[in-house]
Amino acid sequence: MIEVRELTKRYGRTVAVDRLSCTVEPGKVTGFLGPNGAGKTTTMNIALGLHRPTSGEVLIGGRRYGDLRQPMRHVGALLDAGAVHPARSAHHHLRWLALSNGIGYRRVTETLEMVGLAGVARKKVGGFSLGMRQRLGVAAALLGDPGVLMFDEPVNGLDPDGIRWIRELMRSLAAEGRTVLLSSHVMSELEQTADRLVIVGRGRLIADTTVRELADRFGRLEDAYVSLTSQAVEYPAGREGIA
Ligand SMILES: Nc1ncnc2c1ncn2[C@@H]1O[C@H](COP(=O)(O)OP(=O)(O)OP(=O)(O)O)[C@@H](O)[C@H]1O
Repeated sequence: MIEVRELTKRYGRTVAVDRLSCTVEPGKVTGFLGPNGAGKTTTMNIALGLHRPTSGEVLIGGRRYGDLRQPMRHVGALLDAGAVHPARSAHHHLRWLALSNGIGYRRVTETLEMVGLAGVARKKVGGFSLGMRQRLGVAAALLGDPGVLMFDEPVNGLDPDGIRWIRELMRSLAAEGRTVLLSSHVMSELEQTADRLVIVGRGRLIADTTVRELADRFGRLEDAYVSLTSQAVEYPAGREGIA
């Protein structure tokens, strides 16, 4: 479970996250949805101990990230799939991560097979396509067999096969009882995958609901999303000076 409690993050005068509270439950895919700049990445970065909150907290399985012993066994994340040394092989990258986190060698082979990279495991990551890098990022997230997974815009740049693969993976991870948080700024990416939706705008909670509830209330989900977030878009269409 992920618990976000009264979370606020300011960068200078920018309020990236504004007293956000929500609970992300196990056994479900929860979509974390909001326009650009809504505070999704910031919230995830704080959950993963990469940024410090101004106030409030995020708990993973009841503990702050900094208090987790062997964090990769509790939480895995795909944030920036490009952040891998290009001269390293996929296998080398994962083995290094495993070693530094007390994870056994067998799990490296296992995760490479799970994400379909076993055949290119010894090739340099520099030659990987975006889809292959995403798969490697997912393998790294799964390495510690964690109960909580966070994926920041995981389908960005993927082809239809890759998109289907990642959707099915999310669903199967949730079916195994894991907590799966999946961020996106596009409703259509989430409507087939997510059970619950946490919708944010300008750092604030706009809705904490289910896909079904939203569909019942608004009909088309995309309409629901546009209507709910219309006040929270940084650069609304038609504003002067913006094409
Ligand atoms: N390191 C930083 N320094 C200053 N401002 C930041 C920093 N990180 C984020 N921000 C600002 O905080 C706000 C929230 O950004 P964040 O990246 O969390 O939003 P997001 O919902 O993930 O958006 P996107 O969908 O575009 O990734 C934005 O206004 C952004 O410009």
